[in-house]
Amino acid sequence: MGKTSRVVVCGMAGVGKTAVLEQLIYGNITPSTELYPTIEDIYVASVETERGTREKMRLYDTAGLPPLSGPNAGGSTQQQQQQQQLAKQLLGLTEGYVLVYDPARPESFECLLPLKRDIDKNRDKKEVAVVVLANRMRTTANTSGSGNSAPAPANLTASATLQKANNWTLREHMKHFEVNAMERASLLEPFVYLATKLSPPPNKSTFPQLSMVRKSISNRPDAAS
Ligand SMILES: Nc1nc2c(ncn2[C@@H]2O[C@H](COP(=O)(O)OP(=O)(O)OP(=O)(O)O)[C@@H](O)[C@H]2O)c(=O)[nH]1
Repeated sequence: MGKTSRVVVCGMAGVGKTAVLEQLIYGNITPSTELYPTIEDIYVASVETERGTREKMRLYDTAGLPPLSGPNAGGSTQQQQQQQQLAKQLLGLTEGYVLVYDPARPESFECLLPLKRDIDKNRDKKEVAVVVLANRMRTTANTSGSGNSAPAPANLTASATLQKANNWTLREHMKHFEVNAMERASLLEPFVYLATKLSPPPNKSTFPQLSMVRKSISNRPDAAS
């Protein structure tokens, strides 16, 4: 196992970033687990890739971003913009990103758009791996409660947001996963995918093999016998 990849986990406050990481690494989160807002935490994990190798990741759990606008958005526009930007030193050093949103809260998806632009602006031509996680925190019953089988408004909102996110991730060439932080199994696929992207197979050398070079030299007519 070689280098350790740095991965930043980000998204709006309260979308389940810490729950995702704690569940993935320790498997100790239940719906009654109370988590407190993160300032910054670092987790180290060794994740198996699709090729069966292991990739060591340093996962940075970041403070939640405020919503872009709306009645619950706190602070001035300038302050919001500053908060929307990830710390520049993290952006420059990072090889991977996990962007988390809750499809039932469309504003948490909108938050990811400027974040991705920031990532692109700061990646300095370096390849970065980005995965987007839709963590559906609340599952609403599939009926409006009026006896018919019409989807509840919250489900319609979540479906519309998921559709938007699908289109966006396709356009931006990112992988989009629907997960549930309460179900550890749902978290494995995105992190195995990320680990695989972060450890591409070693390139085949363009130099001829040493044994082939030796052979061609000894085959030359002027080669010493
Ligand atoms: N039922 C349910 N609750 C969840 C889920 N994900 C997170 N929670 C709960 O929602 C609350 C907030 O989750 P966090 O993981 O702290 O969210 P966060 O995005 O890290 O929040 P910040 O640190 O404030 O940015 C916690 O009490 C979690 O237990 C989920 O998928 N389902």
